[in-house]
Parts: sequence; C-alpha cells; structure tokens
Amino acid sequence: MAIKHPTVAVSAPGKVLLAGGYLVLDRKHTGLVFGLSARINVIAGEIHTSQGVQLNEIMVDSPQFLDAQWRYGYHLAPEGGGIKVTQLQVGSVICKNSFVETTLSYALTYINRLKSRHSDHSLNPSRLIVLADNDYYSQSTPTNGEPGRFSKFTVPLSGANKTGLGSSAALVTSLTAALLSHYLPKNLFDISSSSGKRTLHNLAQAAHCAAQGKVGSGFDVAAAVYGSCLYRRFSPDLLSQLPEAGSPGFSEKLASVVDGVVWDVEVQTEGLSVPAGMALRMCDVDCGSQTVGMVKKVLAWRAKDASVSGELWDKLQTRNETLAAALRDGNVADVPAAVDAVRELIREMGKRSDVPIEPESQTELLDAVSAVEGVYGGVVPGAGGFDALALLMKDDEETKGRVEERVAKWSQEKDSKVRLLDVKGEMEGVRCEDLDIYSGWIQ
Ligand SMILES: Nc1ncnc2c1ncn2[C@@H]1O[C@H](COP(=O)(O)OP(=O)(O)OP(=O)(O)O)[C@@H](O)[C@H]1O
Ligand SMILES: C[C@@](O)(CCOP(=O)(O)O)CC(=O)O
Repeated sequence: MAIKHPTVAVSAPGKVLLAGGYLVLDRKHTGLVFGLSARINVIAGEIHTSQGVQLNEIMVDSPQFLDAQWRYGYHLAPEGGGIKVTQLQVGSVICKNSFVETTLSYALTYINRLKSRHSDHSLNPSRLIVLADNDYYSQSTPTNGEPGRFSKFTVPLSGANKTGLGSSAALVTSLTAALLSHYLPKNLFDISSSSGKRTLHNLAQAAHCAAQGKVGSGFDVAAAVYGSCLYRRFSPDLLSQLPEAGSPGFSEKLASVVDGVVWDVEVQTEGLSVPAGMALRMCDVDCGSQTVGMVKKVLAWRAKDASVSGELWDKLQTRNETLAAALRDGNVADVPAAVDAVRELIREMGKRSDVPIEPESQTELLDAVSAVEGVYGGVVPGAGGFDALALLMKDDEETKGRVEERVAKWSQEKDSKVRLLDVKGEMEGVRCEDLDIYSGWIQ
C-alpha cells in the first residue's frame, strides 16, 4: 500500500552580506551575513490521481507569475545515477527553471537512497507550490490588484526585476527542505534538529552550486538555512568530485558528500546580531546600470598584486570583525565609525582593482542617507555595485519616514529610483510554517 505523505510547508529567508564581500570567497576570511524577513515558501503535498492511473510526476508551481508551472517525469537512472527528472512539455512552449530542476534531481536522489535503505521504495507523485515575499522583486514589476503578502504579478518570472535578496538560494533551500520533510519520516529528517539542518545545508549547497554552474562562497545558502551568522566558507574541493546528476555513481557520491564527509564550513549564529532598537534594512537602487564580471576582476587583481591586496584584505577583515563585535555587543555608539572604517577600505579595494564596488554615486547616496537622523550608517552589500544599499538604522516609524523622504528627494534630483524596502534583517533561518498562511493559494 502506498504510504501517505503529509502536506508540509517550509520557508527560508533571503540574505544580505553586510561586510566581507570578496573576502568571504577565501577561507582565510569571514563574512557578516544577515538573513532577511523576505522568505521563499514552499508547500509540498501529494498529487491525487484517479484510481488505476499510475504516473510519476512532480509538479512545481509558482502561482504569483504567468506561465510559471514546471512539470517533470522521474525515473531511476541506471548504474546508480539516482533519480533523473525530465521536464514535460505543457502547452506549446517549454520554459526551463534550472534551479528547480537541479534541486529536484539532487533532493529526490538523496531521498530515494535513504528510503530504499529503509525498505521503502515509494516515491509518490507530488506537487510543490512556491510563494515568494514581495520584496524579492522590484515595485516596477506590474501586479494584479492590491498586493497582499504574496503579490500576483502580470509577468512571467523572467520578466520580474529582482532586488538581489538571494531568491535562488532561498528557493533551493526551501524546496529541498519541503521535499525532505514531505517524503521522509521525522526520524530520518527533522528540520528543527541540528543534524537535519546540516543535511539540508550540505544538500542545498551542492544543488545550488550545480544549478548556478559555479562554486561561490555559499553564504546565501548558509543564510537560508541558519539565518544571520558569521560565515566561513567550505573548501570548494568538497564538491569537485560530484559527477553530473543522473550519471553513473551519482547517488552514492551525493550521499557521501552530504553525510559521509565532514564539511569545514563555519557558521556562528551567535557571532552576529543587531542591537535592540536597531534594524538592518535594504534599499533597492534602480538606475539601469549593470556591472558584469566584478568577481573575476577583483580576484584577478588579488592574484596579480598579491602583497598589497593581501595586506588590504587582512586590514579589512579586522575592520569587519570590529563592526561585527560592535553590533553583537550592542555598542551602538561605535557603529557609525566602524561602518565608515569598512567603507574606506572597500573604496580602496574598488580603486585598486578598478571595479565599481562602492561607486561614486553610491558614496554620495550613502553619505546622504547616513546623515538622516536615526541612521547609523550603510554599505554597498555583497559584491557592491550600483543596485542596492544595506542600512543600519533605528527601528522606528519616524526614522523609516525620514529615510523614505530622503531617498524620494534623491530619486527626484538624480533621476534614479531609490526605494526603502519593507524587508529587515532577521535572525531565524529555515522553518516549518502553518498551512493557514497560504489560504487562497493552495487548493
Ligand atoms: N518565485 C520563484 N519561483 C520559482 N523559481 C524562482 C523563484 N524565484 C527565483 N527563482 C529561481 O531563481 C533564479 C534567480 O536566481 P539568481 O541567482 O539569478 O537571483 P538571486 O538569487 O535572487 O540573485 P542574487 O544572487 O543577486 O541575490 C530564477 O531564474 C529561478 O530559477
Ligand atoms: C562577491 C561575493 O563575495 C559576494 C556576492 O554577494 P551578492 O550576490 O552581491 O549579494 C561572492 C560570493 O561570496 O559568492
């Protein structure tokens, strides 16, 4: 008899790298990573088929967007290749979602291996629904009617302008967590336990790297699993022996990477927080400019000018740690100077590598917003560039109002669109959710 799998919902937060961009790519250094209140939610349930109908299908829906349904058939690949998923054509066009597809192959392969070791070979069809908080996409993206927590957009996912909050990492993490929670009994996977989080982290990192076609530092997946933390990356070699999903031996190698080896990643959730009464908030800057290849260029400079760049990175690491300590220890008065000290070296790194990490327009904007009463300072987060700011400010409506006014004035004067998002820094990582939150979205 087929086992009934429960309908479950999980959510994982977005991220911001407040300090440690580029440095965090090197295990020698750490990053100040914050989880965000904007979450990607995934609800997993069974597909009920008519009696006698046998189908192996997984359906993933992102009902906030047009044409955002991805359907896959699945089968056991030969020679230990694990579960191979193949996208099914719905209608006349086939629209791919590599993050969804790769996550399904990775998670289902892992689940199937664990289940068969416990003499349970059922991998029933399932349906997954993805719901993303509104701040992941720019307001310029048209919506249908009054936006609730989950807006309905009038465009496909590819037409929505992202705000850079790490949607792919939060998606891969919550999709993996939803699949594990749906298919596995609690004694084999429990999202609230530390071993459950470790399994989820390792599996989601592997799937995310495969889907994006490169091994980054992984701070975004760590934020999605663990929330805010001081982060030291894993050695990239850990993932280098993994063959392509579906190829011979994939299943065993994946299990060994997830459970068989000790990861050298360090995630200190006690290492980072914001003082009571302070909030970390984000601004979306929509000025139409784009910078590609920033990481490549900074790393090329790091290698070429090793002694100068090494000294600069060490100094910046110390300043980042000073900022983390001021925040963690609640030394509010020390925060503005600590932020400025970090920014000074970020600008130097930008100048020396010839990369617009904190370009002049962002320097001006940061200085203008930092002068607003109640703002302790701000940075260009992550890789930097033109499109976002992270601000540390008083967590009250008056300060929020003043910042909104300042950025509105800036937008008018400079002909660029700057907007304070609703999202805030949050400590908690992945979690189970009550199904009630999603009424209207799940039938
Ligand atoms: N709501 C969603 N439903 C389904 N897939 C999604 C959703 N949101 C994001 N994705 C997947 O994540 C991809 C976007 O990932 P990408 O790494 O480009 O952006 P990001 O993670 O938001 O950006 P950044 O790393 O700059 O923060 C989409 O192409 C899609 O595959
Ligand atoms: C430049 C880098 O250190 C940070 C990129 O951060 P973001 O995607 O700009 O938030 C790259 C990485 O850590 O993978």
